[in-house]
Amino acid sequence: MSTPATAGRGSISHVIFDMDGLLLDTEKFYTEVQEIILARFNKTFDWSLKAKMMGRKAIEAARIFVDESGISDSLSAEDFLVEREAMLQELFPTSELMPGASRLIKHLHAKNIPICIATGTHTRHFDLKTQRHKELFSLMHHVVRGDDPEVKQGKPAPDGFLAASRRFKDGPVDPQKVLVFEDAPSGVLAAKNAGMNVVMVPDPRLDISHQDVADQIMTSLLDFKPEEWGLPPFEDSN
Ligand SMILES: O=P(O)(O)OC[C@H](O)CO
Ligand SMILES: [Mg+2]
Repeated sequence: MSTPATAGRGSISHVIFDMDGLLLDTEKFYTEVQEIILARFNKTFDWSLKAKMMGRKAIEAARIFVDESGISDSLSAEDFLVEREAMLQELFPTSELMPGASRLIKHLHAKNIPICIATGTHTRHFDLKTQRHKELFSLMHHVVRGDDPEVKQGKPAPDGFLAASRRFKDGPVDPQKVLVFEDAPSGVLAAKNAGMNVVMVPDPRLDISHQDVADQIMTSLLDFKPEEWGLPPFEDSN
């Protein structure tokens, strides 16, 4: 399901993908380990806290986690990252693609639409998450990660998307010709702060208020219709 077309979408020439929760089903790993850690403090991890953390650089999300859950006197943001690391390192290599991710990436690449990734995740975690999907991710023109020197501030700052735009062969690209795919509220804001168009594919557990900013909302990448954005249509009947 998608929202009705809005006026003035124009023609998209370049596409930037978020990664966690959008291309890869990795947000569930963060949720799982954060539930385990909060349970140790007899607290529960809820989706209002999840919404504030997702998409951000690790240390920025960690500060939000310990502050908002009220455990910062017992656990620092830095120690939280250490505690969750062993669990995440076991989980990340099992990362699976989100529905429609492979189909959309392969389609845009086959039609010579320049595509890339701008993720908040840092290089070491990126490598663990993508190790089973190297062939697909090799179709990206480039990848901007959270520890990139040009990403001074994580999402919702526009740094990652602006760096991604600059690195296209003919970049920087006019932001009105760029379409971003995002799952996180912070990522949608980052794309709009970069002046770009954004399709949001939110987890259904996110509060609906987070859907106000995106240009289009859909429940799955399988629902994306490229021609609505001036991109070549799928030729299969799916
Ligand atoms: O959603 P991404 O790809 O920007 O990743 C951000 C964090 O690693 C997970 O929320
Ligand atoms: Mg994401």
